[in-house]
Amino acid sequence: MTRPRANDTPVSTYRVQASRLEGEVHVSGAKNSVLRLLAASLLTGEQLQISNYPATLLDAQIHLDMLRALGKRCEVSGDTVIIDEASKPPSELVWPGRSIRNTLLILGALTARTGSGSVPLPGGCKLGDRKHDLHVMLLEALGAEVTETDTHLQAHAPNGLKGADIHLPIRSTGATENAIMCGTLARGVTTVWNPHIRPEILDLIAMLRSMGATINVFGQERIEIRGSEGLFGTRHRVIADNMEALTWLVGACLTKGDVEIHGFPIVDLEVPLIHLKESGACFFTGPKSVIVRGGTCYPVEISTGAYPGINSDMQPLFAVFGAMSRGESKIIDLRFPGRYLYAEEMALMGVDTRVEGNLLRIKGGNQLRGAEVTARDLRAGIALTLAGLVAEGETVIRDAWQVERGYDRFIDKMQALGGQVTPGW
Ligand SMILES: CC(=O)N[C@H]1[C@@H](OP(=O)(O)OP(=O)(O)OC[C@H]2O[C@@H](n3ccc(=O)[nH]c3=O)[C@H](O)[C@@H]2O)O[C@H](CO)[C@@H](O)[C@@H]1O
Ligand SMILES: C=C(OP(=O)(O)O)C(=O)O
Repeated sequence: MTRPRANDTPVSTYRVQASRLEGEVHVSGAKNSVLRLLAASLLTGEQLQISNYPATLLDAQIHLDMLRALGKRCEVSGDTVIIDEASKPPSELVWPGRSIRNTLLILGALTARTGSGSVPLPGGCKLGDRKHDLHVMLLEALGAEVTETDTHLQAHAPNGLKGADIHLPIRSTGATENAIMCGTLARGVTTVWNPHIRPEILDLIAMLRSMGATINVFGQERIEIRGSEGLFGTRHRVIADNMEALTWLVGACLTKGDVEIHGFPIVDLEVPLIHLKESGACFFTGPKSVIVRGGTCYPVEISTGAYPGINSDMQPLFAVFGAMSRGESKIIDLRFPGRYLYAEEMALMGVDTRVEGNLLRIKGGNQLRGAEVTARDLRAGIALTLAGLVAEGETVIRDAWQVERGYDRFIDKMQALGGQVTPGW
């Protein structure tokens, strides 16, 4: 089946029927890695070849179109994208369409490369108060003047960026990535204190190093970047998407399925896997795959945080797991307090949910029933889709395009595993 392009009409609904997942699935390249790698392409005029590229992700397609708007040539062939440029990019990203979170990193890259940048305010999932003050702070620390309008964020550093100490008050993923990228072209040394060290950031560092950047990681303490005049082209393979891997694992467990997940990034998921195993998920780990043989869901009590803890993006998956468990599950999201919009939607499916401040309580164990629900964000959408697989009757998920922002070839993979999920436009 041909999936829609970013400029085509995105999928509007999924119709989900109860079904059991069975078979084999291959994990695609990681959304939250590849988006950062695409932004990093703006740091060089030379060619980048990115393999294991999740070509059907709506957010990756939007990102490529943003790069094209900045004068890059982007050719996708199978699971590889080749990015070239004919001339140095302009400073302004003119983009009338939906924005993505990554415009913050595009701003950093443009400012580092051209001395100024102008981008639409960041989009991405609405996760409550999602500030970008740390991105402004780090650009200012590196010598840029930053201004914000109702629609745009602009930075000017006519003499180029200058290395500095950047102290992050929280282990922000995006701010760590932006500081690293800016540091590669800043004069002198940039030190990022209190960085967030997680697999996607190590992937970005690996690619930047292969482009000639000098970056030293001192554990969770600091990252030092020695700036250079320019970076080279390179070839790089995107790491596996840990969210996708975990999604198939939870889906197989909920549906008492039997699924082999190939390319499972086991070492990146140690903590969530321990929680799931101790909560009844039945799976076996091999060198490169995980085999899930159903299991029985028991209540979970988790809080989210920085790596290696449970990523905020994962907690909606734990919530469906909790909904299937007899007893009370509790979730606290320390990264994005109150990221529980999906709970109201799950309630429509018969799940007993209650939000108390920053705590989500789920009383699970009742038979879920199909309902019309809305994917209020990406991970909310996937959680509702999995809930639909174990509900009685049909579940209709509105705004299903949210799922396709972040899951590569989702419907093809789901249907190949026997999941009865039908897209509608
Ligand atoms: C494209 C991508 O990789 N997105 C991921 C990235 O988002 P993103 O990089 O946006 O998330 P951050 O790690 O920066 O956010 C962590 C916390 O810091 C706060 N904050 C962040 C920036 C800022 O300038 N000021 C500020 O206060 C946020 O509101 C949040 O409470 O990491 C999050 C987890 O960490 C994940 O849920 C997102 O899927
Ligand atoms: C929150 C997410 O993404 P973004 O930062 O792109 O909104 C996510 O991947 O769950």
